[in-house]
Amino acid sequence: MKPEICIVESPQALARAAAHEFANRAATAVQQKGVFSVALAGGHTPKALYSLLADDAELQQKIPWRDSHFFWGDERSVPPDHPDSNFCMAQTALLSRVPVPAANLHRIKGELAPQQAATAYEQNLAEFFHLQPDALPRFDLVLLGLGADGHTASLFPGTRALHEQKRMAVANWVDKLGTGRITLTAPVFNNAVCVIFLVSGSDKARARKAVLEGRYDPERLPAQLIRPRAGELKWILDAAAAR
Ligand SMILES: O=C(O)[C@H](O)[C@@H](O)[C@H](O)[C@H](O)COP(=O)(O)O
Repeated sequence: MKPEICIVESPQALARAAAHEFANRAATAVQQKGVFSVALAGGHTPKALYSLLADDAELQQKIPWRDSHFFWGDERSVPPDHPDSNFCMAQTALLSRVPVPAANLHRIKGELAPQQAATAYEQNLAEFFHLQPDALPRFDLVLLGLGADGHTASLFPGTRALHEQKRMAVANWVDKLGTGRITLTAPVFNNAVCVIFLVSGSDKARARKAVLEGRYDPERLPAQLIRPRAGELKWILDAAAAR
């Protein structure tokens, strides 16, 4: 399925467009099945969305917080109160400012050894989604950012996690950063109802163009792995990233 590309003028307009998508999908999922599940991304661009959701009273009214369950697409190998933590970022920007029950926050336990954190997260996913062995969770919404090197979540170029086809979450050593990460795998992202990339800034224009228009080379451009089998794929870009 070809991705839907939405180009807006500015990072602020990107956050607003993403916030409306988020609110509509959350409300629809809860109306249809009583629950909404979302995997959050780290990074500045997703953070602008979270801050807007926390600041905009009208949007907040639309979102059924009590029936919304928050997961993360990836996490750094740090405790939840560490400034590098994706959980900490979302908690500070949004989740501590809206009436979402603590039990609905399914963080990756970055304080554990990466492999342990990945296994614990898989257990959480299996419980929440009532998964049979070898089944995959189907998120209502996955938010993803794009790195200037073509990475997404913690699926970095040339790393082992790119080839994972069975596990839901894995530890992933990232040589270029000299650090371990924990990440959901491509099969999980590709099992989602809807995946939305949020990409802003001129520093992302090259990677965006290579991922969307270049030769298929996921080892070098991991974001190309993300093609939902039975779901929507949407890219929301600001003008700078779309250039
Ligand atoms: O853990 C992370 O860092 C994110 O999951 C990562 O994949 C991020 O989404 C991109 O690097 C884009 O980040 P920016 O929007 O800050 O450029």
